[in-house]
Amino acid sequence: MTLVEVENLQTHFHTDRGIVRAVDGVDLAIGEGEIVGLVGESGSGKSVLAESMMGFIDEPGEIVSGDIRLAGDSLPVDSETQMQSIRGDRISIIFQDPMNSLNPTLSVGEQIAEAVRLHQDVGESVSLSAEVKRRIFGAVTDSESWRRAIEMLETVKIPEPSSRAADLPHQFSGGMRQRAAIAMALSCEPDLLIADEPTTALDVTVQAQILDELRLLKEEFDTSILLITHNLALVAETCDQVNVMYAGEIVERADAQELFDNPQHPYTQSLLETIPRLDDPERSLTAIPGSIPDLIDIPYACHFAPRCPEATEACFETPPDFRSVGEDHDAACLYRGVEQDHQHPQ
Ligand SMILES: Nc1ncnc2c1ncn2[C@@H]1O[C@H](COP(=O)(O)OP(=O)(O)OP(=O)(O)O)[C@@H](O)[C@H]1O
Ligand code: NI
Repeated sequence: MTLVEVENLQTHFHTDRGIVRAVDGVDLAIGEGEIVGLVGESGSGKSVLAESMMGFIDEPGEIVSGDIRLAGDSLPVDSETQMQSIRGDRISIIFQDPMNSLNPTLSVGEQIAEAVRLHQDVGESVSLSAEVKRRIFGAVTDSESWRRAIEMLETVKIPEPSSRAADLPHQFSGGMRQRAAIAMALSCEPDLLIADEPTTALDVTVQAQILDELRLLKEEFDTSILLITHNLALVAETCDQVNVMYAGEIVERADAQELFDNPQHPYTQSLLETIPRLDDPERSLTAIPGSIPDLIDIPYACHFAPRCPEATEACFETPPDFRSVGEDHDAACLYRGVEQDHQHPQ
């Protein structure tokens, strides 16, 4: 079953220089209990896509068209009040810097307990901020929500969770802080967790541990995950499906294994060239020549054409539609797959 469907989404920013088409006609599907990767170079629009799904787009940004459906219902992305309740309940996000979600002045346990209270409405939550409540009541360490917070910390493998729960975020290591942010994001038992570069700031060993953790949590909570990263090696190991994004558009999508074994779009092929390989350590790693275009007024059809080793004149003139290039594998390139026949036979 499909949990999330994004259809022809366009999110633009109206700036003094012109319209930045950060997300420009994106389709994306996330199945129930699936980890879906979204990869692409810096500036390709991955975070803006995530922010659109969270209802975080503010002036000068605007969702100008498209539909985002969660379990069949369109998200009310233009109603902040309705999106707020969806965020506390059905969609959560974690960021590269866990301090974007954590409050530096409150103990980790209290923050998670508050998220639990808001979600479950267990009757302990009055409409005061967690910070004010703490000043008035102190940490309610014998409450149901506090017990649940400790359970959540244990789930994300914080050692000695009942004592560490009283720590402030800065007393945690970087990896533990990200675990705490994950615990908080999952405390509302969301249908969808968006992880925007969750491990980029961490060292390699900790990165692997956090990704393992996400996989386990997906099983345990049956949460779908959208994993955003520019590190293709990470999605190979972690994701079921992968979407490759370039300059505001998705250019290729496939099963993770299929994408790595059989990349089709020249952009994906170039991107794969940039990751280190164990079987060929001598290979010199190069970044893709050139750089991602300014997303204002891209005057040519295929956004990758100027950097593409295979581009012809047609690539600059004819917008590439998605074509089937394998089983459940699509790429948007004029020189891949066969053109879809829109005529029905007979
Ligand atoms: N508030 C804003 N105003 C104007 N332009 C914006 C705004 N937010 C994002 N953009 C533009 O949207 C484009 C896409 O940015 P986005 O952050 O989504 O890229 P990304 O793929 O997440 O990159 P990274 O890997 O660096 O996180 C960029 O050109 C960026 O400058
Ligand atoms: Ni980003």
